[in-house]
Amino acid sequence: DIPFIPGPASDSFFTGNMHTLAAAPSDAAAISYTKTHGGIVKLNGILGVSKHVLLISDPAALRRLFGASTGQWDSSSRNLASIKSLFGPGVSAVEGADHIRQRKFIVQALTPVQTRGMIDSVQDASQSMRRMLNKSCPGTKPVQLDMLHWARRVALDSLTMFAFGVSLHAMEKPEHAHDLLHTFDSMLEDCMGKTSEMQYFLRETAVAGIYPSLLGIAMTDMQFFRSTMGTTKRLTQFSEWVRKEREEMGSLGGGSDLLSSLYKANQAESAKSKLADHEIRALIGMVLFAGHDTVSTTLAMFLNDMARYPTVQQRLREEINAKRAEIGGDEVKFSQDDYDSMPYLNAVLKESMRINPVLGQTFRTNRAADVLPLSEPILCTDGKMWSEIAVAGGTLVVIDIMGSNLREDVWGKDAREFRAERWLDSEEKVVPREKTPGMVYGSLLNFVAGNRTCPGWRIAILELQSFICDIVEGFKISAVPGNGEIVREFHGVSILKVAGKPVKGGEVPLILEAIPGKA
Ligand code: HEM
Repeated sequence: DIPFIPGPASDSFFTGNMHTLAAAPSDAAAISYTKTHGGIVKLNGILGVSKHVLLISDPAALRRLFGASTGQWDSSSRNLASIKSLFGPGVSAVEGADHIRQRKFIVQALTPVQTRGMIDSVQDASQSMRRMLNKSCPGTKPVQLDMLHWARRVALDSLTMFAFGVSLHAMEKPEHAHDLLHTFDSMLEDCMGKTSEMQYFLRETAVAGIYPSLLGIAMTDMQFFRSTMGTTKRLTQFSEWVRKEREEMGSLGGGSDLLSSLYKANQAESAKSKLADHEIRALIGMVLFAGHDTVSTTLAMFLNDMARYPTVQQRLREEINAKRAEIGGDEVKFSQDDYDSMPYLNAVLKESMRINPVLGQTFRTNRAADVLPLSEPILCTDGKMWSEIAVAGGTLVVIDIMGSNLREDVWGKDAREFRAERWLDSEEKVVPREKTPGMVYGSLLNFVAGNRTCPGWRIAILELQSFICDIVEGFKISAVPGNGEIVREFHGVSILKVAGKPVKGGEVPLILEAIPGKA
């Protein structure tokens, strides 16, 4: 039973260990709890919301949790409520039959075949970024740039094209996309994660419905209230703009983008399964959120890793140059198969994502009591060894993505080190299947698993492959001398900041130098 599971002492009467977990940079608290107590840790919850919370990275427990029948374990009610207040009833905000129905449309629109059809949109955005970076780095003069800012722009252009078939031109004309680019920065910071302990406590109790939520939040935290309202308004405007643009273009339903596929599939559905207009609007906002900062943060963190490990960067550049020569030079575009057949590119990408997951943790609750098996027995505080744990219905679980990606029994003694070579063997050899809870990409938990597995993982990897090839082929990347390391702050999605010099919205300053004849 949960009371006997080992875990840290409470840090606070009001927030137990939960504020520490949310506020510590780069998942430091979760890493330390897991290191001390193992793959299943009992945390103290928030007063009046949940007494105990489980932090889980044990592969057997996660396998059960992700593999359980649909609806047994699902997103926590806190997650569902806060996402709904921002985006409306889109796929991530609904559960049960509504979730299955909405998710089916997104999954159908992002199959391997559909994703391959989106490559032109991705590469156009990527090429445009390369041209703009080139303008910013004249000659071979090293220039300091905020690569998080550039990553956000390229991810926004790519996403709006492959998902909605409209271009925002955030790359060439950032002022056009200014509003959207800033919506998420402020929304993430003001509505999710890091804040003072008391505000965090009031927010969490309000979202849990302990007092009327928006009214309660408005009374305690004006910034949260304004930002939530502002985000919802801008996303609604964006969804309406997309629909109008596409209707004017006369192409809604006729393109290779996600919205067209979704629209076509919806027309063929029975009245009972169809998506209603307000659901499509919520889905547009949801996809915009889910597919933008996740990709840009992963890219910026990857580029930071390239600056930290110059020999890795150089070896990667040599592989890209060799592939370029093989396909016939600069005029030819890489295909999806070209990207997939660069072993070092994919090894470095997986290693960077393993060490720096953009979501270090996410939340689940069980709708009914369950028993979680453990991969190895643990000594509980009742003095007994237990190899499975009974979990009462309604228990809040923190899925420890970071902990899972760093487990020594899965990844080896050097699990905390950046070592891309580990991926150069076959994946099955690197991480035996039976040691993982059924992930979709490289045995990593970054896209989670089970009924809420990220449906956008294939297109996200294609985008990252394309953006990385364009930047690393054209520019040498190095760290800014004297700058602190980059830390991840948890705001639902991570925001990247320079340690000791945090700026709102985050930044990843790096030095870029154009490679003659390549940029
Ligand atoms: C590196 C990039 C990405 C990462 C790391 C990532 C990660 C995730 C994770 C962890 C979840 C599950 C969250 C949870 O249940 O707690 C998720 C859900 C989702 N993602 Fe992604 N994602 C990425 C890119 C994308 C892209 C490009 C798209 C859109 C094309 C997308 C669309 C979605 C949607 C719609 C959901 C909700 C699924 C559901 O609730 O059933 N994601 N993503």
